[in-house]
Amino acid sequence: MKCDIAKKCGSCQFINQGYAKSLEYKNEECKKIFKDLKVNVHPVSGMEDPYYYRNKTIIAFDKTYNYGLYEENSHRIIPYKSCLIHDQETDAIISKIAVLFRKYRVSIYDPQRRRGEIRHILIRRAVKTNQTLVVIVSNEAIFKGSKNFCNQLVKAFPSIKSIVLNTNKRQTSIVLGEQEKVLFGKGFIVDELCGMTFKISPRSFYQINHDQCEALYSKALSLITVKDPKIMDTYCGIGTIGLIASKNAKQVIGVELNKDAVKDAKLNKTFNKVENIKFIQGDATEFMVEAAKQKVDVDVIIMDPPRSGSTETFIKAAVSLKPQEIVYVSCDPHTQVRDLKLFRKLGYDFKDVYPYDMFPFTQHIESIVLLTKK
Ligand SMILES: C[S@@+](CC[C@H](N)C(=O)[O-])C[C@H]1O[C@@H](n2cnc3c(N)ncnc32)[C@H](O)[C@@H]1O
Repeated sequence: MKCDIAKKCGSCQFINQGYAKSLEYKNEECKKIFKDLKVNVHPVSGMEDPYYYRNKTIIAFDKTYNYGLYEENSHRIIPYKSCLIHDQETDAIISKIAVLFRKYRVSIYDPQRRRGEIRHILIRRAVKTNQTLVVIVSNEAIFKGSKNFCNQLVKAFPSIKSIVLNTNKRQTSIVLGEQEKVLFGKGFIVDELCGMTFKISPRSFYQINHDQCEALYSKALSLITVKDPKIMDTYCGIGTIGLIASKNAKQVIGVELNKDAVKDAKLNKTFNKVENIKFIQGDATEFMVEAAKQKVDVDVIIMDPPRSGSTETFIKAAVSLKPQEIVYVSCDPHTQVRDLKLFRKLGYDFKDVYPYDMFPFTQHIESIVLLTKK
């Protein structure tokens, strides 16, 4: 399969070179990135079918209702009809939205003149349950004719369980604003992951590759050897890893900065009838410093920070709690290596790196490392 816009779009560097080449590149990269640490770098765990995996897509329209992806690091729209990594239902829905926008002459936002309404469409898919969430990002808090629009869209695509109008008036590259109005459904969708149920709302973090996420979480949790541990799930998002881990744990505390994600995490606790977990909204470093002050008893720390990695203060505080094991899941191995070096200096060792291909055909790599107290 070939992509005609690969060069212009810039998202998937390896889409036209084939999956084997893509994995070969990632294997070589991992060897280079982790070289100094002298660890056993396992082969990148890839997908059997690496296409159409992305469950979250953001697109923009121009005033003639052409739509597309943004060129990397710019606001130039690269038109496309179907993408080889997007979930296929997503692209079919976007094409229908374009037809409806044209039919109803919906006002499109012009970033130069800062006028008009629709800025982006964000689509999230729960692939296991076949549910779709459509988020219309607008410069205005009212979407005229929304009832008609929603009725026609949902009629054409019954997988759509909710449509949300998100208002973003800011001049920023951040896609979503703070204000939301539910136009149809409940404002969220529900997916299944590792046998549990998760609520996904427009602004919460949710891993974009469902099947690889299941493989990644299963591996990460299988590395824990402590029996019936007290776990901290730091940078926990909507609570996915912690809730899955709770089945084999005495107790779990999840910490996450994003307020919406924490709300979802709490609902996910209820959905899944889990008693032994609690979620705290706040900065992971501040949480860990406070836990260190209070000498909180913890056996295992799971950490899954954003690309920027964790902080020196977090790591020092975490080490002072003397957990027997730390499971470090990372979406940027460069910052993971930086953090691992500090952990090693402070008395934690590790032997293996397990890379996962969460983002086939792109240059991104996800990796798991188990650290144990020396
Ligand atoms: C890579 S995601 C992992 C989320 C979750 N573990 C999962 O697998 O879905 C990183 C998460 O860290 C959160 N985050 C970013 N900075 C943070 C901070 N300073 N303190 C706590 N959480 C933070 C983000 O909102 C995001 O949910």
